[in-house]
Amino acid sequence: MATTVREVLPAPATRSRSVSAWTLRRRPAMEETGRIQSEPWGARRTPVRCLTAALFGATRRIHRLKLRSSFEVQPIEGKGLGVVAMRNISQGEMILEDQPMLAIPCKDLDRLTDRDVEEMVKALPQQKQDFFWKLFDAEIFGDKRSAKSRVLTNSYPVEDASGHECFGVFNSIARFNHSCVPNVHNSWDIETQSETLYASRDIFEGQELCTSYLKPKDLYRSSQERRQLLQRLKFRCNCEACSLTGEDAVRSDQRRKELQSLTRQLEESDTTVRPSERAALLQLVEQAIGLIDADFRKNPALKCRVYSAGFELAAELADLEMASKLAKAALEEILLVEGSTSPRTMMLQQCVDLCG
Ligand SMILES: C[S@@+](CC[C@H](N)C(=O)[O-])C[C@H]1O[C@@H](n2cnc3c(N)ncnc32)[C@H](O)[C@@H]1O
Repeated sequence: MATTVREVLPAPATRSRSVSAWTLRRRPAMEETGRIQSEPWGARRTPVRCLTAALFGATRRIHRLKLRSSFEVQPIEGKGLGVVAMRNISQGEMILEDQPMLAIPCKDLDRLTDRDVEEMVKALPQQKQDFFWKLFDAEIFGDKRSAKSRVLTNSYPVEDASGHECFGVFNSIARFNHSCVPNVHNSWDIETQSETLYASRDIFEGQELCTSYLKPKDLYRSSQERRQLLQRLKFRCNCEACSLTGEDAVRSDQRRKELQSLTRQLEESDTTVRPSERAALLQLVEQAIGLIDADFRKNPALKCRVYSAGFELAAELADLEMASKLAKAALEEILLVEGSTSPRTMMLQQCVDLCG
């Protein structure tokens, strides 16, 4: 039976609406325009606004200059090409910000032929076409290379400006390999229509930079279950967690199973085991954070999820003090890996402000 797109890559939670455009409506990147971007919402530019925009543009340029020297694409044993740190990178440093060269609505890829996708690629500027055809192809639909398979091999979930979920193909980001203990966090900003990558822990010169191709809840599965999920992308993961053996492998699986159960208790409103009082909630949150520190080496995005779920529960328990503490903790973590302007950061900032 032919593999369908949905079977291959789990699409993000569905919010289907009709689709009119294949490529994202997006602001031109600064490298393309060679000048500071104007404010997308077209606000009137007072002198203060002009100065802010100029400073914003200048800091982004400096950021980009610094980013250029932080990594390099190199061959990695057993993984094809990959991305390697060229200097020490601190936790919370932005590694990359990029806009997709192609974004194909998830719900449409199944019915598109290879020829359709090839036509979409042909519509890109020549340089981007060349990038696309140089990307790795995992031959997801059998033993042949194809444009669709290339999209699935390399894409990250993004949303176009109208909120349609798409497979986003990025030139630079496509070279990052997967790890079940990722040291890089990627996130999509619908406002700026760009993907940002931040270091989720300190990374040393020479180490490989890896994102996670799995959803957070799937990272909490056992190594065997993760292997099955990744097999759909036609590779056997040889990351540090999947390469563990003996007692270490058993312990890692146990920790992830426990995390799975704890996050269910925190996140699923219909479970009967949801903590119903402050002490139980606190214990659950602390346990989950300890396990993340142990098995994911302090992954801030996963910790933010735990604190956020705890915040929601504290609000349900009408415990304002606890809600405030947990919202602050969630904000602190997400600031590290998504910066101050991501939608999630801004939402959490509002929660913190609300709690006072
Ligand atoms: C998006 S590409 C990543 C870049 C790719 N290695 C290249 O050469 O361009 C995804 C492919 O990289 C390889 N890969 C990524 N993560 C891996 C891992 N943890 N273990 C083994 N292979 C991996 C697999 O072949 C996978 O299909």
